Amino acid sequence: MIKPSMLGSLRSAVSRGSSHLARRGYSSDSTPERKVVVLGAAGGIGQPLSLLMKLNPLVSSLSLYDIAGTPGVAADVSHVNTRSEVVGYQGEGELGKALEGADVVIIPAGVPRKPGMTRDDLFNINAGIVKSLCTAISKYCPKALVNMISNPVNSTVPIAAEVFKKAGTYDEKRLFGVTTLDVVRAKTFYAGKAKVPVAEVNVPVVGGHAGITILPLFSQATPQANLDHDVIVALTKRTQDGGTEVVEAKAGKGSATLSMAYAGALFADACLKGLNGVPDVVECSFVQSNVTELPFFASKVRLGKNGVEEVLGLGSLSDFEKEGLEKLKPELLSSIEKGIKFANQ
Ligand SMILES: NC(=O)c1ccc[n+]([C@@H]2O[C@H](COP(=O)([O-])OP(=O)(O)OC[C@H]3O[C@@H](n4cnc5c(N)ncnc54)[C@H](O)[C@@H]3O)[C@@H](O)[C@H]2O)c1
Ligand SMILES: O=C(O)C[C@H](O)C(=O)O
Repeated sequence: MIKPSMLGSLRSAVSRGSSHLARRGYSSDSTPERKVVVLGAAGGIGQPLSLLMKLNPLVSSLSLYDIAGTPGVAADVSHVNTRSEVVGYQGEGELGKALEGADVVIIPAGVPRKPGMTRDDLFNINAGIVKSLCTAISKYCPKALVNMISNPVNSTVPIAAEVFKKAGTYDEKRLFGVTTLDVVRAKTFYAGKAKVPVAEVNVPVVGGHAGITILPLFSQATPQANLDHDVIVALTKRTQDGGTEVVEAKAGKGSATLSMAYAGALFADACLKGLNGVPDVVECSFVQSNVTELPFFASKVRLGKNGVEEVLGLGSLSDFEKEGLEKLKPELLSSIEKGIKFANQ
C-alpha cells in the first residue's frame, strides 16, 4: 500500500529530477518546440532511433519518413507517453510534408554493408538516395541541421554540401556527418582496457568514418591510464574495425543498428541542446573544416544556436597518432572528391 509519506518522497524525487533535467537543458516550461525528422525511419537504424527520439523531451514533433513501412512504425512509436507528436510519412509524395518546419533532419536512409564489403561499396546506391533527399531538404527545410548517417559518410557529407550549394542553401554550420558511433566504441573499448568506469570516459575520434580514416586519440583519453603502446595500437585497430566487427557478427543481416541508433540519438540530442542555447555542447563530427588541409574532417565541434559554433583543433598528438593522421589523408581526400564529383555530374 502507498502511504502519503511515500507520495511526498516520490513528488520531491520527481521535482529533483526535473530541476536536474532543467540544468541539462530539458526544462518543460521553457523548452522550445522542435521538429525532428528521421529519413529512413522504417529501417534497422531508423526504428530504434525513432524510439529514442520519442523519448527525448526536447522534441515536440517527430516526423518519420521512409519509402515504405512508416505508418506502422509511427503508430507504434506514437503510443509511447512522452511529449512529442508523431506522424509517419510514406513515399516521395509525402517527403515535403515530412520535412516542412524541421529543426533537425537525421538521415539513416540507404543500404547497409554485408560481410566482405567496404563502406565505399555502398556508394553507388546511397549516393543517389542522399542526393535526392538533400535536394528535398534544400527545398522544404533549408535551415535545418542535417545529421548524415548514411554511408559512406566520407562521401555522403560532401554530396550533401554540393547539393545545398547548387540550391543556394548551403550553410557549413548546419551539415554534420555522424561519427558518434566511433566515439561510443572508443569509449567502451578504452574503459575495458583501462579498467575505468565507462561513464566517465572521454576519447576524441577524428578524421573520417571508414577504416583507417577513423583516428581515435587515446593519448587524450580521460581518465588517463598508462596503457602500453601495443594496447593502444590494438584499441585503435578495434575502433577502426568496429563496424566490420558488427557486420561480420550479423553475417549478412546488415550492420550496426542498435548502437548506431544510440549514437545517432546522442548526437541529435547535442544538436538540439545547442539550438536551445545550452552552453558548452561539444561532440566529434565530420564537418567542413580548416583543421587540416582537407575540406571536411571530423574533430571536436562546439554546437550552438546556429549549428557549428566552433570547429576545435586536434590538440597534441602522440607520434603514433601523427603517423595515423598522415596515413588517413589520401584515402579521406579521395572519398571527399568522389562525393563532390558525383554531385556535380
Ligand atoms: N554513420 C555511421 O556510423 C553508421 C552506422 C551504422 C550504419 N550506417 C549506415 O546507415 C545506413 C542505414 O543502415 P540500416 O542498417 O538502417 O539499413 P536498413 O536497410 O535497415 O534501413 C535503411 C532504410 O532506408 C530506407 N530508404 C531507402 N531509400 C530511401 C529513400 N530514398 N528515402 C527514405 N528512406 C529510404 C529503406 O526503406 C530502409 O527502411 C547504411 O548506409 C549504413 O551503412 C552508418
Ligand atoms: O560498418 C558499417 O558499415 C556501418 C557503420 O559505418 C559502422 O561503423 O558500424
